[in-house]
Amino acid sequence: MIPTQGKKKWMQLPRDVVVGPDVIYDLKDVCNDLKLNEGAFIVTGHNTKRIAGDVVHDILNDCGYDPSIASSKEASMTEVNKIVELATEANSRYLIGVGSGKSIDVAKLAATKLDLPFISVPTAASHDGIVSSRASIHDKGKKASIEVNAPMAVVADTSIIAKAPYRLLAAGCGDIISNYTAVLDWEMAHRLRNEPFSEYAATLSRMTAQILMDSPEDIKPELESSVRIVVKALVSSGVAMSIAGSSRPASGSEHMFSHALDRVAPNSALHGEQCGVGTIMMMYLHGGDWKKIKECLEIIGAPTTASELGIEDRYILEALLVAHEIRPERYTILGTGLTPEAAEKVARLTKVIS
Ligand SMILES: NC(=O)C1=CN([C@@H]2O[C@H](COP(=O)(O)OP(=O)(O)OC[C@H]3O[C@@H](n4cnc5c(N)ncnc54)[C@H](OP(=O)(O)O)[C@@H]3O)[C@@H](O)[C@H]2O)C=CC1
Ligand SMILES: O=C(CO)COP(=O)(O)O
Ligand SMILES: [Zn+2]
Repeated sequence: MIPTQGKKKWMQLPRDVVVGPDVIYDLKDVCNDLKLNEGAFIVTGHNTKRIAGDVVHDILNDCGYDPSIASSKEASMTEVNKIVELATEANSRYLIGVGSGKSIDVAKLAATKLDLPFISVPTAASHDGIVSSRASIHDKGKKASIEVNAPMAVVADTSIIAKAPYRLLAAGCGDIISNYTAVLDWEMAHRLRNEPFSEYAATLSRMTAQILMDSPEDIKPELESSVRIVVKALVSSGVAMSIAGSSRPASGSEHMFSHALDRVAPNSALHGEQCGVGTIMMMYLHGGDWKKIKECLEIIGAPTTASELGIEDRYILEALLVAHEIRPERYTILGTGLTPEAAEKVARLTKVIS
């Protein structure tokens, strides 16, 4: 059993959020603040191990905390169970996820299963899972968004994140901008289906997207100040999800489109990139200013078309047709599904396909 059950109405937020250049070296102070010392288990990725995983290992080793480290290659239940086993064998007392979305999600769910504290150390600002109380994990051919314990702390070193490929930062912007349509969908479900709605979570989520939309030209490659803007936005988006107790404020029809693309396209793009393109099309369906969304993503340098995503047009259409089936309980502008004609119209009119 996952120990979040019975905590449905709890708002879990991180205690320490540390953002700035070289803050990875503050990790030992964060551990001390949380009364965590020996028994760290670090979950990292294959690329991110040498970028930050080994650094975290050495910092804790120098403190005499005797940390363990393992790399995970995908966000799957098999990987989660492997980490649970290894951390149990190592008598670990807390887990640290160091890397991208996948490593953080694997560590987050493993920590929840073990009922151990979790610290998030992102190496890229590519998604708002760096702080959320959710983990997106593949199991039996499907991806599920699972409720987990929120990180006890987030340590986001902007010097490391600024050196990550710019594509990852632009993807993070797509994940933030998608809050617009997620909130529109949520409001609609509240009106049409009487779904519980949190004004605070929705307002925080919308405002986070608005700040980015107001000055997309502030987001530039290799600029520490750009990274700081995006990381803070990702943190507040994650907090909105924690306030809501679901991913509703940050995941609507545009995320269902992205999850559908992950299923149908042989080579999917980054999560945030797909969500950004989904937002353009879902905003069109909502009758909103989709051109502004597209323009903002273009200024940032995030993909706005199928070819920029590296995905063939036919998979965009296929994903649009099945997106409503991804999460039937989550009512969105996609309703009970688009007709093939409507799917083609939205994709062509918004110039996502040519
Ligand atoms: N839990 C939640 O609330 C949320 C979860 N998600 C999930 O997160 C995942 C997407 O995460 P995302 O980070 O976009 O993509 P990935 O986890 O697929 O990571 C993309 C790649 O970036 C690499 N990378 C990360 N940091 C650096 C760096 N500093 N320098 C060089 N390479 C780097 C990773 O290396 P490596 O191989 O080492 O990992 C990986 O190969 C999806 O599974 C999505 O569903 C998304 C939003 C919210
Ligand atoms: O990606 C997310 C928010 O940005 C999490 O949403 P899901 O619940 O759709 O996995
Ligand atoms: Zn997302």
